[in-house]
Amino acid sequence: MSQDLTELGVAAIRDGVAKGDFTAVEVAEAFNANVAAAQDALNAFIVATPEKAVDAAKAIDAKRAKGEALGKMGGVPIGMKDLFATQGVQTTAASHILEGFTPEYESTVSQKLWDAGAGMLGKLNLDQFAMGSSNETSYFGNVVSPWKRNDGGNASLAPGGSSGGSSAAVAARLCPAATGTDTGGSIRQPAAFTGITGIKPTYGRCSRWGVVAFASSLDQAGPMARDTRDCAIMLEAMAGFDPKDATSLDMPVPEWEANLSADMKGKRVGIPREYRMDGMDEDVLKSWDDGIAWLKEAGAEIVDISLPHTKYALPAYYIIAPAEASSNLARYDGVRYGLRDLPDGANLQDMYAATRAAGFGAEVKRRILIGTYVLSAGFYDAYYTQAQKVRTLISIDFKNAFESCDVILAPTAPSAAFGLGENVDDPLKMYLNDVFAVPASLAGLPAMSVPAGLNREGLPLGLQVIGKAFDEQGVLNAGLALEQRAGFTAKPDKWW
Ligand SMILES: NC(=O)C[C@H](N)C(=O)O
Repeated sequence: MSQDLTELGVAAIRDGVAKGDFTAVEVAEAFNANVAAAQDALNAFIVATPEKAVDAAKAIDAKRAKGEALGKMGGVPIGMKDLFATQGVQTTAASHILEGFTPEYESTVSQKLWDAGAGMLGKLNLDQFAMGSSNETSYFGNVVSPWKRNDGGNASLAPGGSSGGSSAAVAARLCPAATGTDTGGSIRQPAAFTGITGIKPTYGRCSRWGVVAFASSLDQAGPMARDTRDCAIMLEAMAGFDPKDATSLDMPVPEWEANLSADMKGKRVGIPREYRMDGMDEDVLKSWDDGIAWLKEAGAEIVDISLPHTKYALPAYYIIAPAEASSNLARYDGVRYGLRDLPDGANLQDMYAATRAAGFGAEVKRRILIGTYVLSAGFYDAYYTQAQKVRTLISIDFKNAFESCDVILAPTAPSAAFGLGENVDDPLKMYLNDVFAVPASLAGLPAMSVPAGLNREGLPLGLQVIGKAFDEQGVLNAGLALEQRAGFTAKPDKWW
């Protein structure tokens, strides 16, 4: 066969399978081969499930033969972040404490994707319990970005995080799309680092049922794919009300794909002046200016806006997220899941302590300690209550800003991908990477990262579009307008 099927995205595969240009099994086999060939070098998957991808594809081909509808994702094999519970397939959250845990149930989002005709290529690596911005906190080893700097060196770069397996796998053509989750940037920042597209929908759009919980008031699933259209298709398949998640939005899922439009006439794009920070990376600034020019060209009016509490977003996030994590992660006690460390002569308390000491990585322990501290009597008001008040102020900032604009344009991250090992020993530096991502998370707003171009080192930079609650369409449309003008076609040179 002359065509390399792994160069195709979601829409092209779905349409090609439906038309009979190729079979779903051919597609699954082509991606399975790429997954296997890249595993040693990139470490993007924790577990590959090639037989699952082929089985799902066979079912699609059989449906086609009978003339039945194939579904929104019919014939599209995807990667599943290993934070989604998958029935009968190990689900670890990239932690030692969940190693060997095989769920009896399927997460709502993954089930919806299988129901829409997708198949599973495997479970993707991530930062442990989704805590990190580089995928270096995984118990199963870091993911290596498929990208290299153009300086002739061979430095290994971070794929971003926490959805670093997802971003690397999509960029390296190991899957046409993958699921991600975003608590404070975990879809957008890795998408920006690897030249792909990812959207975090409005909080509540995608069910959190069966997604390993990190910070429940912030966690939100979303698609990571090659382009805006592919994200729109996949998000339609993932989203929808779920009575099993008390925070699920009881709203119909819009037809985002059918309503895509890159025409920005009559739309106002807000540029938050507080995001123009001192000492900002020049290439990041330039790509932001390019984005402004592109949206203007697409017909938008550009307006200056203010989000005055921006500088408090990061400290508030790093109080609220650890506080919720300390509570959510209390359930890993050596009794109910995965690992159990039972030293000789130990009592129950010793077993809890030994299991948790052995099972959690350093970053997870750091967050549990911070979270427990900020929730403890005497500190609760000073930290947790204060952070919640800041969160409200940030939501009000956005509400006010959206009186004068329809969407907001900003960089996704303050830099391009950094080197593996560069930030891992400096948690504050690592946390600073989320500076542009966390405000939308705290406010529960839809936000997307679109590849904008390459910096001087030949590495991708992302532009972020933030929208009003429930207005994923506005976000996707602005994303499409940017994408059409950015014309980003770069992909990593294959070295693996
Ligand atoms: N989970 C996320 O959204 C990533 C963020 N960098 C964090 O470590 O919390």
